[in-house]
Amino acid sequence: MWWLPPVTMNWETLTHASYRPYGGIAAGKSTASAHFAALGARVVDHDVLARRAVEPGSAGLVDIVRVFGDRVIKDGSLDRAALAAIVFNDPTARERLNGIVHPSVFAMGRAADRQARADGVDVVVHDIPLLVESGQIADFDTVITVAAPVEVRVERLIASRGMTRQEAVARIGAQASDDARAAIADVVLDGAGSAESLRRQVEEWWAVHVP
Ligand SMILES: CC(C)(COP(=O)(O)OP(=O)(O)OC[C@H]1O[C@@H](n2cnc3c(N)ncnc32)[C@H](O)[C@@H]1O)[C@@H](O)C(=O)NCCC(=O)NCCS
Ligand SMILES: Nc1ncnc2c1ncn2[C@@H]1O[C@H](COP(=O)(O)OP(=O)(O)OP(=O)(O)O)[C@@H](O)[C@H]1O
Repeated sequence: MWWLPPVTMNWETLTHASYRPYGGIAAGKSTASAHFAALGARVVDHDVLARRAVEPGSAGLVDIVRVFGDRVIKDGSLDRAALAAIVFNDPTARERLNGIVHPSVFAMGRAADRQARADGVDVVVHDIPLLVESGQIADFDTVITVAAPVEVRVERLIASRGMTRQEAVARIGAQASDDARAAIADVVLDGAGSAESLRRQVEEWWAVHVP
């Protein structure tokens, strides 16, 4: 089941609304975002921006090597598995990585939003894994969180991303809880069911809130 608390928006704000689906890893954010895109929203995927921030030749990659050393480089590119093994088992290392990557991701996110406005897009959906953690809530008109129990997410990460149970649990442990997310969300979508059920929830929400 899902619920919809009162959303205090009028048409004027809606025509320039940014919605942010937000949820823990493998809760179904990207799946929900794909449904928003099918309805006509511009989706800005912040995982994609984070990859751009550390491409070969980027200042981000230089900073990462300065902090973590050559052990996180393979064939001139970031060895993502090597870096993941470090940062999802060490909160201090993770904070240092976030300090390098997040400022440029935030800047790119804002730029993508401005570009969408310039292109005449009315609804921009920012797909961002970290919201409670990154503290950049104020930029968004509506926060939509996709929730699913930890065990469901662990099984999805094992099945779809080839993670071990330990890796999946560590990554989930690096993120805020569903309760913390729900506390700051305007809308909570249930991501524990089928992709079809999530699509229906997105469409129902859209029909009510986007004329
Ligand atoms: C550590 C890295 C190299 C691991 O790469 P990998 O290909 O395994 O994962 P990917 O980037 O596809 O992220 C998958 C998911 O992991 C989770 N995750 C990623 N980074 C973080 C983080 N710093 N803290 C908590 N969860 C995270 C998110 O749910 C994300 O959707 C990479 O995640 C990274 O550079 N993270 C720092 C940037 C970041 O915070 N990205 C998240 C959104 S801006
Ligand atoms: N309702 C669902 N039922 C079954 N599998 C699902 C469902 N939703 C998502 N999945 C699967 O779980 C995995 C993670 O889903 P998705 O990419 O939407 O999660 P996410 O919240 O965006 O994760 P991330 O934080 O990594 O971006 C994918 O392989 C997807 O196919």
